[in-house]
Amino acid sequence: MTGLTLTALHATHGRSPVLDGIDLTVEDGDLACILGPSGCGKSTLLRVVAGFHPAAAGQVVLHGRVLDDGRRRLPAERRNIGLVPQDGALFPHLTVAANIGFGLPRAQRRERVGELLELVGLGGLGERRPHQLSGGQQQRVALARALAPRPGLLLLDEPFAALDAALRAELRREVAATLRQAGTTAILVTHDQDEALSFADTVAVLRDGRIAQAGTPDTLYHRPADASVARVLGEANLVPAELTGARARTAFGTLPVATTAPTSRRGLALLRPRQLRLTADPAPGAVRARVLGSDFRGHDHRIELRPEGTGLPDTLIAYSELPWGPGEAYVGAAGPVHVVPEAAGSA
Ligand SMILES: Nc1ncnc2c1ncn2[C@@H]1O[C@H](COP(=O)(O)OP(=O)(O)OP(=O)(O)O)[C@@H](O)[C@H]1O
Repeated sequence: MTGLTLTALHATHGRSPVLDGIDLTVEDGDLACILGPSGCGKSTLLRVVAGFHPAAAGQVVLHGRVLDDGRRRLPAERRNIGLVPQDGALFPHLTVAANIGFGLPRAQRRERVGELLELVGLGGLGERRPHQLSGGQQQRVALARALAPRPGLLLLDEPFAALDAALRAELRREVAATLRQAGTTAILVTHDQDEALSFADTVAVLRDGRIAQAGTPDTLYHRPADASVARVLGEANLVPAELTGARARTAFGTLPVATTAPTSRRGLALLRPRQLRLTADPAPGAVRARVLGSDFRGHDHRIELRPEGTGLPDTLIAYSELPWGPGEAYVGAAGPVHVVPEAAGSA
């Protein structure tokens, strides 16, 4: 069953258009993620769905019920939608249990709060106040509070942004598991591609008020529709290519083509940094390059290179198990590659 459907959705702030024809479907029980840079309209999109901002045109439909069609809007409190804001926004003077049970009918409160404390792994901490919890624990309370009335849809607005990297990764895994266990349909907005890829069943890239591409994390990472989506999902080397059947002729030689976004005879071959190989000596298909920098990241080194000759971008990024000092190296590429159009969206 379809959970949420947005059709040709438009929204403005004053006279400025912010959402410019959003089409998106989130299946019931799915975890979806809206990914895009700061200011692209992610929060506005959540606010329109939640009922805190009007649609200018188009439709928001949840479980078959029209919530907003640009003329008539169902009030936010009647939408059965939960929201977890960036900062948790807990009531500081209430206990954890009282925060979670805040909007619940008295008769159900004790039992439901107990269930939720267990669900989010905070059993035994119900009598604490928010300031006696860590940042991650506070966000779990915010999640439990939003889940308490069993919302038909849960919206998460960058809920891990204030946490440090390790805790962020741990908490997003926990939250995804909790939502799956509860069978909740949810939309997370974030500008962090790792978060989107690891959290969601469906990722939608928001660009200039429209969905540039929506699909599984695997599809978006390996088969982006264009160069800009390729870059939003992770570091990308985009190398001019001439296509002949299932082969792409590039400065690295001829590489097998796995898939192509709709494109003509010429395109850009997507080479993720792990597809580039560095050697100290010349190798077939390898291009001479200058090592500009090498960053140790624990599991590997991120190497920035300036290739010589023509037909390649100014800078290439490779991930290597070995460190490379400044100086010369040879870079080769391993296919198969995905090819995107070279014109629109390739900036
Ligand atoms: N209340 C407002 N009045 C006027 N313009 C606004 C208002 N709120 C947001 N905007 C503008 O609308 C656009 C989208 O803002 P929005 O907050 O939805 O983006 P976002 O993708 O959530 O950004 P961030 O990741 O920084 O939170 C931005 O250009 C912003 O300046």
